[in-house]
Amino acid sequence: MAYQLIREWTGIQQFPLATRTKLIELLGKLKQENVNTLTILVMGKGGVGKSSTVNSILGERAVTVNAFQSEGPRPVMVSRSQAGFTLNIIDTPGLVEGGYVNDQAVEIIKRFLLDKTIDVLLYVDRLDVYRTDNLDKQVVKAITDSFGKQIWRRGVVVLTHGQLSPPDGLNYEDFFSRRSEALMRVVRLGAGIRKQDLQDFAIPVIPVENSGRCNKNESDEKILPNGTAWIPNLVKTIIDLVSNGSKAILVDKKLIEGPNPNKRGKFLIPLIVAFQYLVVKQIQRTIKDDIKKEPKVPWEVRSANPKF
Ligand SMILES: Nc1nc2c(ncn2[C@@H]2O[C@H](COP(=O)(O)OP(=O)(O)OP(=O)(O)O)[C@@H](O)[C@H]2O)c(=O)[nH]1
Repeated sequence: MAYQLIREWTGIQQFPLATRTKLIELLGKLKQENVNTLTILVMGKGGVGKSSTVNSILGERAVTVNAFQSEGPRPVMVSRSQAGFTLNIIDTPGLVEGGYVNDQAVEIIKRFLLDKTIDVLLYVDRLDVYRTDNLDKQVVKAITDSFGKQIWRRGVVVLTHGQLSPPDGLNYEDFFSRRSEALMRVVRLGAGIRKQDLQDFAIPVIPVENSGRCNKNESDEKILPNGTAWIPNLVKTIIDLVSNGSKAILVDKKLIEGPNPNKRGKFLIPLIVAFQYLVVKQIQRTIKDDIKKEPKVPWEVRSANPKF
């Protein structure tokens, strides 16, 4: 693994006092629970605002932002420390190329993550998109196949361009819930989350606005149309997830080279089916034998012999 330079988190000083105070308080909560490092993996399609979100969280231009989808970049891990706490954020290239999931990009990301522990996954998409399609499902599936379904217990769906004005006279909250419900349906399908597991996989959906023109409140904090100061809101959501009792994901060799983590044990299925078949056959045989051994009642003897 390449040596990662951990720099002092100076970007935190760029936030207005209100935001900074909330962030320091939230990080303090983690330190109280003896958590001194947080590693956040940022994934999604190309051009949705992954790098911009990384920069917004850090309060500095740590990674490059491209107006057009960048070609073939590598994952980057940015590490910042603040009062003994280390924040690692891993920005990754977009997972889609030419309308398909780019398997090569997925492989590069997996190799990059080898021996790292992922505390939280930020799955980034845009709020101002009105449709979901099969490709969204395929992207979620690629992430799930790579790191296992459990990564979604540590997942946040982040929707950029959060400052949009909804069309058709819809109010902001209604528009937001429609978009997030549509996207969550696709995420559940791609991640293979069943109805009965919904409680374990309560994935939060958080709007963000990375634009420099983001509105601000009287404390100079960046806010969304509903008045939420989104940076502390996102960080709080991340920290709540870390404390939800689920496990962080260690990306070891077995995970990235072994069978699809969601299909482990599936090779047993034919054996189980064969076993069930034999058991059923044996039961049927025993029943038939029992019937044969059973003494016949007179009406059965009569119908078997027409003379009676
Ligand atoms: N208005 C607005 N623009 C955004 C927002 N987030 C990102 N952008 C713009 O969207 C474009 C793409 O942003 P990036 O952060 O490079 O997106 P990415 O997902 O990292 O892109 P790739 O690295 O190519 O996969 C840039 O022009 C950003 O300025 C947002 O919340 N609001």
